[in-house]
Amino acid sequence: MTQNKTQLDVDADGVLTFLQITDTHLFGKPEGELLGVNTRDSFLAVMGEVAAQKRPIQAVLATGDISQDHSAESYALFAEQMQNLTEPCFWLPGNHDFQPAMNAAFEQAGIAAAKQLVSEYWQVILLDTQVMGVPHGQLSTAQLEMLKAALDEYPDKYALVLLHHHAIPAGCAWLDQHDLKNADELFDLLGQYQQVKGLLCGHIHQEMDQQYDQLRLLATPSTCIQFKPQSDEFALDKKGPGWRYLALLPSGKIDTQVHRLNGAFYSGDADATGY
Ligand SMILES: Nc1ncnc2c1ncn2[C@@H]1O[C@@H]2COP(=O)(O)O[C@H]2[C@H]1O
Ligand SMILES: [Fe+2]
Repeated sequence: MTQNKTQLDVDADGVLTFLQITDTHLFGKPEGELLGVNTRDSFLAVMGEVAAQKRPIQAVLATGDISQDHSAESYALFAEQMQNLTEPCFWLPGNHDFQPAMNAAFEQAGIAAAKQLVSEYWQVILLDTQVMGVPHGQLSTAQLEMLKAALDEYPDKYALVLLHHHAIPAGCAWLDQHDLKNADELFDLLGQYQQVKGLLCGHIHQEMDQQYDQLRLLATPSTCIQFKPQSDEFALDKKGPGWRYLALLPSGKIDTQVHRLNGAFYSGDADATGY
């Protein structure tokens, strides 16, 4: 049993629908830019498009790297946008996040700290893979124990596990050095629980959708800069900022789509070599 658990209602068809927003890399100052992209502008443009889509959701899932500069103001900006929505937001930290400021800002904004979302047919578990000060990720013993306890608690509910870092290579050598270092421990644990249907992450600033044994491994583009897929050297992609909808069905199936803005406006410095 995790200390932070909340119930979520399904829709009339028994479906649990989420919006995933990730890797916003916000700054405290409105003019903050990451490799030539104003990350506040691109985030607000994504949220504007989400509002226009009027897609019914039960909650927002924010999967890390919300701030680029650790500032309280950057988290307050994110929280403000979440408060404009009627649905709750649940979140986990990325390697760039500063958890004391993140916790304080989200608590002040009334954004829940729950890391175990329980519904009629599914549960969603949010993990912390941050290793302070470095880009790669690691699941602590406590995080693995929390995961195991949540899966033991609801053997009859399907499960989707969320984390910031990718657990299998994305195909970019420069980026795959910053993956989840103990992915094997995670897969060993998940292999004991047939009810787990997938992993969902951010971090790689590109889309991933791969089957790995019984698990569907999903990653979602950033709301700001995009990384060029299958590139061993650091390179930006011209694709636009993105977000993902997920529908968790009573059958255990995951329906999901990535949406993107037109890449022309937020493609960043083509010759950037990193940050
Ligand atoms: N040129 C680079 N080579 C290796 N790592 C990089 C480079 N540029 C950025 N990074 C790191 O790789 C990380 C991947 O995405 P993040 O936004 O987590 O933060 C990034 C940086 O910490
Ligand atoms: Fe990251």
